[in-house]
Amino acid sequence: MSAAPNPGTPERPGGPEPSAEGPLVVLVGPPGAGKSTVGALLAERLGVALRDTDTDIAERAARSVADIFVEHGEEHFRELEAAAVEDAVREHRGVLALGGGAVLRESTRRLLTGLPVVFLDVVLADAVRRVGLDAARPLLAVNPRQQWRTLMEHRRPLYTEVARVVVTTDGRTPEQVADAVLDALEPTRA
Ligand SMILES: Nc1ncnc2c1ncn2[C@@H]1O[C@H](COP(=O)(O)OP(=O)(O)OP(=O)(O)O)[C@@H](O)[C@H]1O
Ligand SMILES: O=C(O)C1=C[C@@H](O)[C@@H](O)[C@H](O)C1
Ligand SMILES: [Mg+2]
Repeated sequence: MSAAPNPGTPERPGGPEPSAEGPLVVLVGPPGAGKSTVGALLAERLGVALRDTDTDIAERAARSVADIFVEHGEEHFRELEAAAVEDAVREHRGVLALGGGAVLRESTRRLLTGLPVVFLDVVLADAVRRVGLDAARPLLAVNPRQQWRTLMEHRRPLYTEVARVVVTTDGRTPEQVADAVLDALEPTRA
């Protein structure tokens, strides 16, 4: 099984909520999991728009995510990110891809409770192959393998905590991952 209901998902009283409010799908996971790529495919399949909080932040700040990190530091970026996620969850009814570190904020994790959140999981080798030495990912700019491993040790429990389902992306094309996401969410839809 490559996709499984997440036993760690907090139960809402009365079970999962129908998605009349809030995004249809929220994608979380580490850099290289494919949130932006798979998010675009899911949006196409569902006939809805894709919103990506990294894009929202860059547009609002009129500079790239990497430049925000360099000019103002990670903490400032996390503030902008928390606000961007809050706005997107409130306003967006399509597919929502979050930045890799959005789950670090406790307030953001709380906001995601009860939403159809999918953790796109990936092993180190595939993630590093996908993101390489990409300068657009400031946290992976130096020693990406070690950085990614350390990030994931810290974040895996957080991704798991917020996720309704976990979908493995290793050895799958983005199209196959999109299929797996839809299959995994189907039984959880009210
Ligand atoms: N299942 C997959 N198989 C092979 N390559 C993939 C897969 N998913 C994504 N990729 C490739 O990996 C790279 C990273 O994907 P993407 O930007 O979607 O990741 P992300 O999760 O949004 O990362 P970030 O957290 O940095 O925004 C892209 O070049 C994309 O084409
Ligand atoms: O994993 C992370 O902390 C990040 C992932 C990207 O989506 C961007 O939000 C930024 O590069 C930070
Ligand atoms: Mg992305």
